[in-house]
Amino acid sequence: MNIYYDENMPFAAEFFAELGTLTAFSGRCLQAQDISDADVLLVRSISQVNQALLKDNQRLRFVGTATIGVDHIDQAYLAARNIQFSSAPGCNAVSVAEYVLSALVVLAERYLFTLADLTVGIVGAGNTGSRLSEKLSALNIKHVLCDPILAQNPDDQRQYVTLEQALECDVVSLHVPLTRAGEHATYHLLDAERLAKLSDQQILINACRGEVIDNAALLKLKQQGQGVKLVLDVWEHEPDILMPLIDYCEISTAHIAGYSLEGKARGTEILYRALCKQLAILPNKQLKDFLPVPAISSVKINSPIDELLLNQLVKMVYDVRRDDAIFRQQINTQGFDYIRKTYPARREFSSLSVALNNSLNLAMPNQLGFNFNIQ
Ligand SMILES: NC(=O)c1ccc[n+]([C@@H]2O[C@H](COP(=O)([O-])OP(=O)(O)OC[C@H]3O[C@@H](n4cnc5c(N)ncnc54)[C@H](O)[C@@H]3O)[C@@H](O)[C@H]2O)c1
Ligand SMILES: O=C(O)[C@H](O)[C@H](O)COP(=O)(O)O
Repeated sequence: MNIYYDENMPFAAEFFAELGTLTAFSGRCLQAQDISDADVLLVRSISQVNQALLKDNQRLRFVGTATIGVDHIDQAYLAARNIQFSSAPGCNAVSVAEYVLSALVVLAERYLFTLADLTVGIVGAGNTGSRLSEKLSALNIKHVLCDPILAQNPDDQRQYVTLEQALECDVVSLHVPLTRAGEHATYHLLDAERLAKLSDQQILINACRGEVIDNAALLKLKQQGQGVKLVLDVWEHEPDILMPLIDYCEISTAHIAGYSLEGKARGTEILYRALCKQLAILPNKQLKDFLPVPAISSVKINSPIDELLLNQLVKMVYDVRRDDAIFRQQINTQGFDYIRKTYPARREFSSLSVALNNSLNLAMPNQLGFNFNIQ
């Protein structure tokens, strides 16, 4: 069985070598002739999987994307050809939530505000939005959810607000899929009219898909003095992004919000399990056997935990300023994809054991994700 996989898929060889002959490819320039003899194709979001890519292949049985987003996959075409498909729902949701939290911690320090005074509007309350909601709850940060699709689900007991209400919050964080049609289409959800209503007291974070914000409209408004503070991880037309927008960002990164090692590798593991299921074999490998020991695995806290201390912990595991600096330094010389391909290993909060002094700390903010324990 010939298995072709994106070279930017951690532990692909460890998971898949037993199942077939492996060939790695570079995702952005993948072409039909490269995969004409593939039985299994494993991609990431930078490969468009459609009729044009698969036209020379008559034997493909399985396509997997090690990502949450599926806007690069023509699922109707795969179904019409009876090719099995799997994505990796939720694989890097924790990573995205930790990116947003790190950005908020950095901005709180930069502008001297207290996170607990903020209200965050989470637009899209699926996996990434929900993980963010849990972490904000752990920090007592007020937040509201906007998700008109989940709001219609009688089994979902959460309270929802309208988009216009979410856009009035101190922080607006976008967590929707890119959809171009239908009642709840998200393409240019934040158009010129909605963007114009945001004020310099607000923070707008986009770590979902660039096309959810009309980037040209945003740039025009910024050039006219629009003050909203921007955190952009995703951009329209990646990798050829609207470069002048970078200078207007508080934090700008190269679509790496979901790039924790755990997040990327969970995507590989989910596809391994899906392929095993398709082949009717029992999976015998798991991610925890491959993840390296983190550089810092434990710390001890000797004072009561407060916001400042938690902010310190967040930055210790992931400080988004590093990614912002790399982006600004390398985007002109190396380009967008290079920054992503050479992304250094970044671990999730759960990689850090935090020992607390029992006599000082009664409540542990477990939902934040650190591995708290009492000593
Ligand atoms: N920057 C990154 O590295 C990164 C990482 C992971 C995911 N993403 C992107 O984020 C998106 C969301 O991820 P997720 O795991 O939360 O997906 P998900 O499918 O679990 O949740 C998305 C939620 O958005 C809701 N939604 C859809 N249209 C909406 C609208 N018009 N208004 C409000 N809510 C709407 C859906 O009902 C759903 O609950 C992915 O589709 C992907 O494109 C980006
Ligand atoms: O949809 C996702 O899961 C994320 O956007 C993911 O991090 C994209 O990474 P890529 O596939 O482009 O490497």
